[in-house]
Amino acid sequence: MHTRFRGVTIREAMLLRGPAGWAEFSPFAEYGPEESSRWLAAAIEAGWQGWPAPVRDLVPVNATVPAVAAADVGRVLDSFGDVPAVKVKVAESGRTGPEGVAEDVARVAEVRRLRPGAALRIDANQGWDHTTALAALQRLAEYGLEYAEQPVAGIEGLARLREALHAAGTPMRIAADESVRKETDPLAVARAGAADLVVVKVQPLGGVRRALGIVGAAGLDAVVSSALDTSVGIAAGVALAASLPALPFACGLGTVALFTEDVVVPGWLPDAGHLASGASGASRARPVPDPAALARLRAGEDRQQWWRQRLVQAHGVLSAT
Ligand SMILES: O=C(O)CCC(=O)C1=CC=C[C@@H](O)[C@@H]1C(=O)O
Repeated sequence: MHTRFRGVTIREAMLLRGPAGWAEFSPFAEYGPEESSRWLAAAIEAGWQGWPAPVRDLVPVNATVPAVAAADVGRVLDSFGDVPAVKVKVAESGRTGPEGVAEDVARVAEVRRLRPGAALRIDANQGWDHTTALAALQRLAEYGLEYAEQPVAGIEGLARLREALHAAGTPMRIAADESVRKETDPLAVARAGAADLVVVKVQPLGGVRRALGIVGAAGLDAVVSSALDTSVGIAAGVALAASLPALPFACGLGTVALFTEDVVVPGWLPDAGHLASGASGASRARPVPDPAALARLRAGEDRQQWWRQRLVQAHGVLSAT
C-alpha cells in the first residue's frame, strides 16, 4: 500500500476461481473463523452463484484519504483522479486528543481547499468518545460535511451524539458502519433510529444478496464501501451498488488507488469518478487476475498454508449453520 491504512501496509487476500468467476476471501488477519465465515459466504456467492442483475451502470465513488499529514493530502487525492466525493479518515488510534483533533481538522481543511466542490464525509471508525466527537464535529461542520461515519462506538453512542448535535444547532447525518457489520443484529441500529444511513460492505455482510436484504430491511440510504479488497472483491461491491434501488451517495469503492500494485492489471480505478457495473453491456464486470501479477504477488508457502487453514475453519462455521 502507498500509505498505512487501518494499521496495515500489506493487504493479503485469497483468490478463488469458481464457475461464475473469480472470488475474493480476504478477512483481516486478526479475524477469527466466526467473523471470517461471512467473508467466505460472500466469496462463494461471487464464485459459484454470481450476483443479481444491476439496475444502473455507473457507480459514483469517493476518494479515501487515510490519516495522513495535511501536506500529503494532495498526493492521495491525485491518485483517485476527479471524484465527486472525498472520505477523510479521522480519530486515528492514539491521535484522539486535542493534537490529534487539530491534525484531523487540518486534513479536512486541506481536502476542502483542494476539492472545493466535492461532497465531504469523515470516518472516525468509532475512535472518539462522546465529548470529543461533539466538539470535533462542530469544528468540522464548518467545512460542509455530508455525513459523519461511525464517530463513536455503539448504537446508543450514535443516537446520543446525533441528538446532541441537533440540540447544539449543528445537526449532521450520522452513518453507521461498525454498528452494522460488527453487531450480531445488523438491523438494530436502524430500528433504534440511531443513524441516517448505513455503510455496507459485501464481504463482512456475507454477500451481495444478504447486504441487499439488510439495506431493504433497514429502510435507510446506503453507501457501499470496500473492505480494502483487490479489484476482484471490488467487483462485488460494484455489483451491490449497481443493484441497490437507490444510490444517493458516492461509494467507497475506489480503494485500489491505495495499493501500489493489484492482482488485476490495470487495477479497477475510478474513471472520471465512477466505476462501471457493466449494466450497459460494456465492460469488465468480472475482473480477471493477471497471471504475471499473481505470480509476482503470490504469498510464501507458510502464509498460503495459513490462509488455507483459515478457509477450512471459516467453512466449518458455515457448514455448521
Ligand atoms: O469507504 C471508503 O472510502 C474506503 C473503505 C474504508 O474506508 C475501509 C475499508 C476497510 C476497512 C476499514 O478500516 C475502512 C472503513 O472503516 O470503512
